[in-house]
Amino acid sequence: MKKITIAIDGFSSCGKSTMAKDLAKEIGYIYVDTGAMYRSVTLYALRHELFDADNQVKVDMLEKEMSNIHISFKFNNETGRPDCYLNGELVEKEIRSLEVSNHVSPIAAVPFVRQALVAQQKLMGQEKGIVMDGRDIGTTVFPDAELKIFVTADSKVRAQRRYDELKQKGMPAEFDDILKNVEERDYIDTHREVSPLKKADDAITLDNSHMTIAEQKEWLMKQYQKAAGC
Ligand SMILES: Nc1ncnc2c1ncn2[C@@H]1O[C@H](COP(=O)(O)OP(=O)(O)O)[C@@H](O)[C@H]1O
Ligand SMILES: Nc1ccn([C@@H]2O[C@H](COP(=O)(O)OP(=O)(O)O)[C@@H](O)[C@H]2O)c(=O)n1
Repeated sequence: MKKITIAIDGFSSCGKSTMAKDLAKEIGYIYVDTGAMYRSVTLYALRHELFDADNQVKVDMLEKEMSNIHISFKFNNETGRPDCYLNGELVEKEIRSLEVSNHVSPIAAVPFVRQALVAQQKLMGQEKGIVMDGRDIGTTVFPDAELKIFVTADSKVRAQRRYDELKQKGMPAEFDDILKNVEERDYIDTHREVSPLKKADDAITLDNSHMTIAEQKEWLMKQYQKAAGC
């Protein structure tokens, strides 16, 4: 069967990676979580004090450091999804902290950061057979993707999902802080100059506020079957 490219974009914490990862597993495609890449650059920036006292990115210093930041993925047989590594260190847990979430959108708005990560993402998708999720996949990374999905959900529902997830992982979390973070990131992501978050003209919108994980999985599988002609 012909391999296609699947781009899943949308607002923060609405279930993009859950549905992308499940679909990729089921159809034997590679899955790439591009948010993990922006989060890894952010973790590096936090560890190397590349934010000033007002939480502004020290852009000149970050630019000098970019050649020292290497992000890779390795498939984890236990979870059935790829884990993200920063300079060879497994950082899956660290990059999901609220501290990283609170700093990631300004990092993701820096043009040279996007340029470097988008170039890496395009290479990963050269052979097709890939499901990639993020904010600019259908608009910038793979504008010719055969299937583009744009996911959204009510911000309170999204914050609750993220809150439940952090609690379950035993990580500190307050619902109001998460809601604020989700809404702030949505604002920065949709308003930045370089490839802002927006629905591609040919993307299919999914509002999953009232859908279960199983329902959205089934919906996505149907979209894939239509797009791949099977
Ligand atoms: N339809 C859904 N109903 C309830 N929880 C969901 C649903 N979809 C995803 N989740 C949960 O919400 C959280 C955020 O999902 P995730 O896939 O990480 O979102 P995103 O990739 O859009 O940030 C995860 O804990 C996930 O298990
Ligand atoms: N393709 C992408 C992916 C993420 N990002 C940025 O990275 C942040 C974290 O992405 P994510 O997908 O991990 O976020 P969640 O929705 O999982 O919370 C986003 O809020 C964006 O600022 C981006 O700019 N472009």
